[in-house]
Amino acid sequence: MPPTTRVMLLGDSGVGKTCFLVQFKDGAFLSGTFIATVGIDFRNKVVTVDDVKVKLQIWDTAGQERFRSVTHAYYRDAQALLLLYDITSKMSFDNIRAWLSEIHEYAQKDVVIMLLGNKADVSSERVVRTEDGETLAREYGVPFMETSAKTGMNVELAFLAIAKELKERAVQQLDEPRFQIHDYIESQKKKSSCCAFI
Ligand SMILES: Nc1nc2c(ncn2[C@@H]2O[C@H](COP(=O)(O)OP(=O)(O)OP(=O)(O)O)[C@@H](O)[C@H]2O)c(=O)[nH]1
Repeated sequence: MPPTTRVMLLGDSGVGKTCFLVQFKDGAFLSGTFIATVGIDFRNKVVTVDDVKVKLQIWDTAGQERFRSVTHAYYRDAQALLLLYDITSKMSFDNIRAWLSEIHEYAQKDVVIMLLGNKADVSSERVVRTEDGETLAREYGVPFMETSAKTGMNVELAFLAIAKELKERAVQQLDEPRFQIHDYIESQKKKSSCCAFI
């Protein structure tokens, strides 16, 4: 049995957490009516990191405020957190600071956090600039990229970067240079500006 890594998806209701997970798990996009997650749900997927299999147990949380007390209880069991906002919603971006303080309060001190600006495919409705995401991420010292649960852009990369970071941490020798998740992401990610989306 491969070791299990617990990853949690966080962010406002409607930013695309469930779609992000479904895209990663099944390679499909849930379009149509938006059904808000109730409480919390999880799915498993085994990924291979440098020839080692790692089981990701991914917890999809409800973004709605009324479920907050349910989801808080799960924070401390997570080794990694993917924090999403929607590039077409200024409010979801402005709420990232509040999410980061909740994380600070409830999660493990050494949890791996990644900030994701989702729905990068809908460029016509963009209200949050890529630079704004980058600046906020830099302020908090977390890696950042824009993603699309619809096209799949950077979805797998987000999970693989987390798995790689955790694996490197586990095997790291004190005298070795640390794995740089930022550099890894920069070298792998696809920038939304480079591509036309259908
Ligand atoms: N265009 C586009 N639409 C998306 C994307 N991701 C999600 N959506 C749409 O956004 C809506 C909300 O997606 P969900 O994945 O259900 O949102 P959520 O964050 O899980 O919401 P809660 O469960 O309430 O926390 C749905 O109508 C999706 O089809 C994306 O990357 N691009």
